[in-house]
Amino acid sequence: MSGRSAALQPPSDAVTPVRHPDAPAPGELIGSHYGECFGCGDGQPHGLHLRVRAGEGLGITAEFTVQPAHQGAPGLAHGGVLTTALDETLGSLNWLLRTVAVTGRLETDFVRPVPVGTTLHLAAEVTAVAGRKIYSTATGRIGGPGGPVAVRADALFIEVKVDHFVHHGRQEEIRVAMNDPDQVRRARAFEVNP
Ligand SMILES: CCCCCCCC/C=C\CCCCCCCC(=O)SCCNC(=O)CCNC(=O)[C@H](O)C(C)(C)COP(=O)(O)OP(=O)(O)OC[C@H]1O[C@@H](n2cnc3c(N)ncnc32)[C@H](O)[C@@H]1OP(=O)(O)O
Repeated sequence: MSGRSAALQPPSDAVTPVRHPDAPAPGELIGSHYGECFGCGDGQPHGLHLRVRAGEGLGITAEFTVQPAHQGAPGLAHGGVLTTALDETLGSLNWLLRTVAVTGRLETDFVRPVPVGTTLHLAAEVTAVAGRKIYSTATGRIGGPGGPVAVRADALFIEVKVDHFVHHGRQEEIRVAMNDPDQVRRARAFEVNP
């Protein structure tokens, strides 16, 4: 049983977006957007350490190996952790559009259990854009990039200004992020090149 709710069906005025001319090249590894990010940061010992690569067109691929810290049932990945891997992969699609966006809605189908030690091969693509709404879809396969689907998701991301993070984030982390020259450069790049 699977399917998308009406909120994840692009409206009739949605368009197929174009890859931004300054998007990372196909095959290029897309670095972490924030060192403390649970999905992609190196600073989180039990994080997913997801490695994301730009694909062709509006696609992206990623890998994540399930660690003992990610268990729900004995020896199996927690469903919420798998959803996090899908969320992070889908969030990385923003780099292809050069927009800043946050997850508004995320619907996951859990198709097969994923044992600890398994590498999840993720693939995601943007399917449509309507104003600030970005529609996307992702799969996670086991046994290789062409293996059986274990999880899949559809999502709606909403474009926001960088102010979103500055306004809502806890001040101490914002301050540290502001003092990271690379983060500031990145934030500025988003502001002048939305
Ligand atoms: C110095 C610091 C520098 C920092 C630099 C940072 C760069 C970072 C780069 C990249 C970061 C990416 C991080 C990746 C991590 C993975 C992704 C995540 O997990 S993100 C976290 C989880 N998500 C949230 O925390 C969102 C919480 N929600 C909100 O903040 C708001 O609800 C928000 C922004 C999503 C929408 O609020 P509104 O007031 O701006 O807009 P409204 O009018 O409500 O919605 C706009 C349209 O979207 C639809 N919409 C909104 N939410 C929807 C929903 N849940 N379902 C369906 N439609 C929804 C609405 O119906 C509306 O549609 P109509 O224009 O009227 O057609």
